Order: sequence, then structure tokens, then C-alpha cells
Amino acid sequence: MIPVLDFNRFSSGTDRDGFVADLGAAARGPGFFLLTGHGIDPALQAGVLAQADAFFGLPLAEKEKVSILKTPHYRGWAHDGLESLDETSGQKDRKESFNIGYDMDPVDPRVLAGEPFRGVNQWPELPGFRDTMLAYYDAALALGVRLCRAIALDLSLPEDHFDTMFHEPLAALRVLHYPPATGAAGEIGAGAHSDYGVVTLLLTDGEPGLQVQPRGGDWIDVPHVQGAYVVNIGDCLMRWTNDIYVSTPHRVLRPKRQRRSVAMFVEANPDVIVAALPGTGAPKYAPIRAADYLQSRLDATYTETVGG
Ligand SMILES: O=C(O)CCC(=O)C(=O)O
Ligand SMILES: [Fe+2]
Repeated sequence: MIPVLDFNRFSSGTDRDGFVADLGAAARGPGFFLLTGHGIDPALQAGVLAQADAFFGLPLAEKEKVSILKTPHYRGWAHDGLESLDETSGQKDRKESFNIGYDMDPVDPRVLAGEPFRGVNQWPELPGFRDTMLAYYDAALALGVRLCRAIALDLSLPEDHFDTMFHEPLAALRVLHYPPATGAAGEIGAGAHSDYGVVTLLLTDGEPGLQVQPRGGDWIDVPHVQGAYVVNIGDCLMRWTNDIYVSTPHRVLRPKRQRRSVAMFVEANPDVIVAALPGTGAPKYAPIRAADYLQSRLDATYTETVGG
């Protein structure tokens, strides 16, 4: 149901056409696949999970210092219960997260001008945390951009179609911590939602909980393959492809033991115009700036005002 694709077939050149065809089928069907052979160093993956553990283990007062509520740029610590990914449910997600965006200089004119999403990251006082997070952000973004080459080919576009669209991106890296279930009725780790961006690259720690609901079907568990990425199509790419690709609802149940995950939301540069790609038929949606689309989606998710 959720296919496993080996990116080496594409990167090494041994089976580029086969990989592109399999990716295209997954993107049009379940909207989810597992990606092996992606080339991201397992030590970097382990490093980011270890830093996540160190951060979430800090006293509350330390985490409060980097609260996401202190900035309008969706960067920092989001406490347990802040978000409601299923905004229709009335249920708050039982998870905490730490988020970074494209790392910007505090004196960058766009930061000084207060442009949306052009902010600086907040950092906890933890040795190695900043370097590890930034190294992982760069590696995961680069993987996302390489994946976009295969996506371009699948859509009969030039392979480099998306290459220039991700150098100062809206992309966000989020480490997540789900505390163990208490057994209370109706608890949810992350409410049912689809992701907002282009593609999401998710690293999981082996503790079950993530489920997807392919269109018209029942909820199914996403298997864990050590070191592999759970890749899914986001709403922005669905819109961009004029609904040829599918972004699929997913959720996280409260886990038996604590659960960690690392989500890289690959997003384009703010000024990229998301308009029906060539060859995808009569446009169903009006063109929109990537930043405006993302803002509209984030506004619906946060249950407290960010940036207050
Ligand atoms: O933690 C997970 O496995 C998934 C998280 C997720 O879907 C999200 O943050 O968008
Ligand atoms: Fe998600």
C-alpha cells in the first residue's frame, strides 16, 4: 500500500526511468512512500534525534525562553497542546515540538523590515544543538530539491524546472516529542491533517503511531524502516500539479511509549508563484505566492496567537 522506493536507482543513474515512474505512481496514488538509498548520513539522523531528546528533557523554564509564541515566524518551542492539526476536532494535539526555519542574519534587510517568514531562529543553550539542526536542515533540503528533479521528470518538465526555487526557502524543520498515552478518552498525538508544503521528509524512531488515510479508504499504519524517510506530498504541490498529485490525510495516535520524529517540510522560496504547472490541464486554482499560501494554512492551525 505504501511503497518503498530506493533513491539510489535515480541518483546512481542505473534506473532513473523506473524510479521516476514509481515515484509518479506513489504521488498520484497514496501520496505517501518510504524512501531508502537517500544518502543522508545515519550519524546526522541519530544526531538530530539525540539533540531533540536533550532539548525536550530541559526544564520548562529553559524551553519557555525559546517559545514559538515570542516570534511571529513559527520558530522555537511549541508546548504540548498548543496546536490543533485537525482544526475541526476541537482537540489539542498532545505533542511538543521545536521548529527552525531558513537561518537568517538578524541584520538582513528583510528581517529588519519584518517580512513574513523572514525571521531569525531561536536557540536553546545546548552544546552542538544549533550546528546539528542547521546541518540537518541543509541536508534534508538538498534531498528535497533532488527529489524535485525526479518529480519534474515525472511531470514531463525539464529536470531542472524547480532547481532555482528553493535557495531561500520557507522550508521548516521540526523535531517532535509525543509523551506516552495516559489512557484518557479521545487523546490524539497529532490530529488528522494534510501537510501544507511541497513534500515532507519524515524520520521516525520506530515507535508506532503514524497512520494515513488514502482517499476513500481506512486508516492504515505507516511501517517503520530504519533510516528511511516517510515522504508525502503536501497541499502546495497538490495545488501546483493541479490536483494530479495527492496530499493525503495522516495523524499520530498517542503512543504507548514516548515517540520522537523529525519532519522536514520542504517549501519553496516565498515569492515562487504556485500556478498550475505546464501540461497539467486547465487551472483549477488561481496563482498564489508560496508564502501567501503557507500563511493561509498556518493561520488555521494555531490555537493561540503566535508572536504575541
Ligand atoms: O510525527 C509524525 O510521525 C508526523 C508528524 C506530522 O504529520 C506533522 O508534523 O505534520
Ligand atoms: Fe503531517
